[in-house]
Amino acid sequence: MTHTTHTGPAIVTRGLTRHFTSRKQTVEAVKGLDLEIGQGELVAFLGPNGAGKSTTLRMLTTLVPPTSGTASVAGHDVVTGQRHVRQAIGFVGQGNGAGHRQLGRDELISQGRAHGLSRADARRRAGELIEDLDLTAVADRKVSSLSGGQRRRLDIAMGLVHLPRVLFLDEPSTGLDPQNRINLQELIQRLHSETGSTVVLTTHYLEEADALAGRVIVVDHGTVIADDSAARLKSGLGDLVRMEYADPAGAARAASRLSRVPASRVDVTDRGVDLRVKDGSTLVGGLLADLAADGVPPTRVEVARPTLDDVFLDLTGRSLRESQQSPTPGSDAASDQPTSIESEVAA
Ligand SMILES: Nc1ncnc2c1ncn2[C@@H]1O[C@H](COP(=O)(O)OP(=O)(O)OP(=O)(O)O)[C@@H](O)[C@H]1O
Repeated sequence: MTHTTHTGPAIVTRGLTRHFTSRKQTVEAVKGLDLEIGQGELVAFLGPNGAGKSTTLRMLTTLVPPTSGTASVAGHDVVTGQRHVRQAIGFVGQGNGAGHRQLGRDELISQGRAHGLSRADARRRAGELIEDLDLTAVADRKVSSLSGGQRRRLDIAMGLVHLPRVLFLDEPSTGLDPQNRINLQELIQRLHSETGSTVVLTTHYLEEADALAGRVIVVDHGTVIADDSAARLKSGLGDLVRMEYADPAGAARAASRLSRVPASRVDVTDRGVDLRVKDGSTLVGGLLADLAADGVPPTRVEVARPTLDDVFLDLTGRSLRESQQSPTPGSDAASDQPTSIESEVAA
């Protein structure tokens, strides 16, 4: 499939805003978003429920018009160049896109044809995606007979069939079992590296954003509150060194001593002292020696590397994990627990 060459950023928004009014109440879903996403970037939007992620994607994919501000995708304005934007993008929304009475494979082929693929290319591409998304056993059944997870995978295939230059995925993993979630991540990575497509996804899975995205944009109350690589967001926050004390007086003395550690944050807690500092796992040996020399060694120490959830908690005072419970029991959100280095300290 050929596309008109466009050399600027894949996505540009300026003061992008969307309000919704119902029953005389106005919700400011997206407030003045200024974004620039380069061609070939893989970007994850994170944020709690109602943060404005889907509304942003719906404006960028021309499904809802902005209330004010502008946005362009693949060089085309989302309002004045709607048709061109639609030709350049793939979109997998939260609802089901495939028709009910068609066979899954036919839906895919029709979608490819609608995007200008030849019949042979559409057939070949449909076959590849059916295999990649583990749909071989069900692709020749009516869409209405598929399970929720199978339909979700078919919808994802629909968004990918024409190898879009800019791919938008709104919570693509929701409703998939862990194996299919991994398959999907591999597919997104492959599409991204083989075709150089720009990929923008929203996700409730922190580990998915961490593993896939080169750039993480954290959104809350319709505005961007952080925008960087996951690694830099986490390292900027620093490690958590948690020191336990049986006696509050000891904790207070330790906190006073630790407050001298440069570029750190010290909090006295019920159990002792929390120190947030860059490279805490390297510093902890020296800190313990200092505290022992001052006569206030902790009873126990734990060093936890920061997670994206810690970053979110630090930025907003709320936990992403609490506000966005994983819908699938036993999801790999559990594997996103902090890496802890624990040691019992001799009293
Ligand atoms: N059609 C609509 N009419 C009225 N309010 C809307 C409409 N669409 C979205 N909103 C409101 O706009 C705000 C942002 O919603 P949006 O769906 O963009 O959030 P989100 O970050 O995608 O949330 P989630 O993680 O739950 O999908 C919410 O307060 C939502 O209730």
